[in-house]
Amino acid sequence: MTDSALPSDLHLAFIGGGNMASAIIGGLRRQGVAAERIDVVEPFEASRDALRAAHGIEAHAAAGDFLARAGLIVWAVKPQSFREAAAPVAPHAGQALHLSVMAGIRAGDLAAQGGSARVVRCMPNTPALVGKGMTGLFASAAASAQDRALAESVIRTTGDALWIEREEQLDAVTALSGSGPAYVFYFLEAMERAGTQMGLTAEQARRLAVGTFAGGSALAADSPETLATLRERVTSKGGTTYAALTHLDQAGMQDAFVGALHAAAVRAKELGDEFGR
Ligand SMILES: NC(=O)c1ccc[n+]([C@@H]2O[C@H](COP(=O)([O-])OP(=O)(O)OC[C@H]3O[C@@H](n4cnc5c(N)ncnc54)[C@H](O)[C@@H]3O)[C@@H](O)[C@H]2O)c1
Ligand code: PRO
Repeated sequence: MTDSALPSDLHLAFIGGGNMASAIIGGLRRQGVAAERIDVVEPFEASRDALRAAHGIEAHAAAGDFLARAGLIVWAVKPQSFREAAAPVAPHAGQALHLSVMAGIRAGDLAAQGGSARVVRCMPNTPALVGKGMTGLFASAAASAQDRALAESVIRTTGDALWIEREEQLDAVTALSGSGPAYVFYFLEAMERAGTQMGLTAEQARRLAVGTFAGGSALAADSPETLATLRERVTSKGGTTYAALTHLDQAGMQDAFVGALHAAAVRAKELGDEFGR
């Protein structure tokens, strides 16, 4: 495969080489982006070794002149580490486009710290590791159509992408799809636990649960029906599903779940507010 959507002379630099950087670098490498075109700044030796072993790319302990060749800088540190990470990077960043995966950190703060107003923020999720990511993207006013296309083509190496028009909507994206895989695993854990309590092995329960999530998602993706209709088709009157959903409703499950997503969005906004202070 070739990376035809990306300019062939583009160099990319990642600031932070943890889970999310590794997922995007993996996507780029699978699409044929040469290892020589990717630099990473990652202070922890064990993480640098892991990046070299997994992707064959060059990982540096600290920022330096090599960053000047990057046309795209991807910010992939924890929001709490951004200020410390940005200070040594900004003097070398030149006119690069900045693409951030950090939760909460706003485009204005990215521009101020990174030294360029050409900022695209995005919120990926960990299924990016297997090319099944779902990412929300937001472009600042100073980002050109070409900048948007470049950011999207990088993100699309990891799965699907959706543009949003208002920056504050990224907090909702973070709550829904950014944190979302954790909710899926939480439900899968509960299904596995119930399965073993009812006499299945853990392996059997996990396979049934994971297959059901994958199948349910594929059916929802393919179907023009509402989610409520798809649910009702499983729910025979007086049957087993009805018994289960009645129990969930009596426990206030749906309201609790909706409340959980609001809590995540509030936290995403707080992270941005804390940084701006
Ligand atoms: N993990 C997720 O599900 C997920 C999803 C979407 C977005 N994000 C966002 O991605 C970002 C990274 O998350 P992650 O899960 O990859 O975290 P992580 O801890 O795996 O990676 C962060 C990396 O940054 C490195 N780092 C720390 N200080 C640094 C510095 N001064 N300079 C350069 N690198 C430094 C750390 O050593 C670490 O390897 C976060 O801002 C998070 O909000 C994460
Ligand atoms: N992981 C990050 C967090 O929990 C952002 C979305 C998923 O803060």
